[in-house]
Amino acid sequence: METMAKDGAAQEATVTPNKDVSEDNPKGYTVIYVLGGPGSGKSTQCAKIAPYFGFCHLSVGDLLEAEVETGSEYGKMIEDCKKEGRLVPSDLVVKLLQQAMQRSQNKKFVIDGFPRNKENRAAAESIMKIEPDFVLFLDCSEEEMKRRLLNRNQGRVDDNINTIQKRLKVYFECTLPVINYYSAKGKVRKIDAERSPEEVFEAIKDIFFELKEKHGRPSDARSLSG
Ligand SMILES: Nc1ncnc2c1ncn2[C@@H]1O[C@H](COP(=O)(O)OP(=O)(O)O)[C@@H](O)[C@H]1O
Ligand SMILES: O=c1ccn([C@@H]2O[C@H](COP(=O)(O)OP(=O)(O)O)[C@@H](O)[C@H]2O)c(=O)[nH]1
Repeated sequence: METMAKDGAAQEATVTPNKDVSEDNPKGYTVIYVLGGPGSGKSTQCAKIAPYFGFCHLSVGDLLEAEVETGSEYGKMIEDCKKEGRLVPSDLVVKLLQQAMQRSQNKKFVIDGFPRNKENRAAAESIMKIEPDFVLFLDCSEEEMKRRLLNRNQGRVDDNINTIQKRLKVYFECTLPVINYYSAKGKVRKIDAERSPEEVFEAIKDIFFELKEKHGRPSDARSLSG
């Protein structure tokens, strides 16, 4: 099991500057949601994005796993949801995310695998007051996602064909509408995720460089020029 919050040891040349604090965004957070079906490569790409751009990688799947390991009262319910490919109730997921964000020294978050349904999204907006800067959508075919999950070999209880089918159903029925919601707001950056991890990351880098320009400091020549 990887650690749940992976703070990027940012490289000087690529780190994205912090946002200024404002009324809409009192904590000055930068938030990127990374969405896509199970096995589309969310964790693989977030593990590359975080150190390269100086973001904290928060995986809701990992936060839930860590909650189980603490022996918490929610442990059995979380494990049952995972085995059956169902989603954990939003209030718990949001609580875990909020705690992880508060504990982080970082203000820039790449949130992996959340929000997965309308209820998650509404809770993020109303409880956490989070609006993502953009949503990175890793677009991958069903056949390829199944193939990857069946070869993942991490001993996960949910990487069997039965549970994979259920997770895919949740993805198509509940998560795709969330992606469409953000798409209508012009916030989705779609990436062809069916290429090699390196090629996918190259495409993602271009999108993050755009964000870096947007948040560039006034002394940054590129932001001054437009
Ligand atoms: N671009 C890719 N090409 C081939 N295999 C990949 C690619 N990205 C991820 N994988 C592999 O597919 C599996 C699922 O990737 P992962 O990042 O865990 O997906 P997710 O977090 O979206 O469920 C892993 O075994 C990973 O090594
Ligand atoms: O916002 C979330 C994210 C994850 N999960 C649960 O955690 C499991 C594993 O999620 P993860 O992101 O690790 O894996 P993926 O299905 O994307 O491969 C899911 O099937 C859900 O049961 C959830 O309920 N809400």
